[in-house]
Amino acid sequence: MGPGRTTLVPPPGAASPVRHPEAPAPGTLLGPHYDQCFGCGEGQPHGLHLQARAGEGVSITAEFTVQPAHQGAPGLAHGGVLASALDETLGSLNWLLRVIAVTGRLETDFVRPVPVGATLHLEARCMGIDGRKIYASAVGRIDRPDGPVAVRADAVFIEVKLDHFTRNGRPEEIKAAMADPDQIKVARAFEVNP
Ligand SMILES: CCCCCCCCCCCCCC(=O)SCCNC(=O)CCNC(=O)[C@H](O)C(C)(C)COP(=O)(O)OP(=O)(O)OC[C@H]1O[C@@H](n2cnc3c(N)ncnc32)[C@H](O)[C@@H]1OP(=O)(O)O
Repeated sequence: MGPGRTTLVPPPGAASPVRHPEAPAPGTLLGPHYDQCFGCGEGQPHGLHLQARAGEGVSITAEFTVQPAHQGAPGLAHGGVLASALDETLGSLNWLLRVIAVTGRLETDFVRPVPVGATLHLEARCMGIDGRKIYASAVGRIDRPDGPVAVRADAVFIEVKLDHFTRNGRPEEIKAAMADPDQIKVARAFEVNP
């Protein structure tokens, strides 16, 4: 770890994550948080269309099938796409904690190549919380929930307020997202208070 880098392991004294009392029941499909999200949005033809479900405690399971548009090497998933799938799965933990947080650091191990047509079965878990820092880890396995491990990641997400998006995002997309008739999606994207 170089100077100024945050460790990816919760420090001693970090709090255990607490599942929000109104978090969706384990097994519930979460659905996209934003139609245009590259990770989960239905409006992105070449997106991952990743489908995430609430797990037990503060954990998520997710699936994504590698499409021809996701290739790096011929017939194989691009590493950045696999990192996106991990990022999206990890980011979905926020909905179980009911916080808004963005990825600060994401460290990925690429263990096995993932062919086009394979389905990546992902699992993410929150490991601890220290102030605004949310520590989480994820793993992705090929074709089965207990299939061979292809990717792993450790990450720190940083809790932010809604103004992170309104100050930094483009107004047209923010307005459109807020006007989404699917109020659950709007709540997932914009809920600030637990
Ligand atoms: C519009 C629709 C809304 C959608 C909502 C749903 C979103 C879902 C999206 C899903 C998509 C999937 C998800 C995505 O892809 S999210 C997209 C990718 N991520 C980003 O774009 C984030 C860009 N970075 C920033 O905006 C700022 O740097 C942030 C907000 C992260 C921190 O800037 P801020 O000024 O606020 O921070 P601070 O200086 O007060 O520090 C606070 C604490 O945090 C620690 N720290 C800081 N930075 C880092 C770091 N990089 N690594 C590790 N630790 C870091 C720092 O040491 C300090 O700790 P301590 O000293 O307290 O111990």
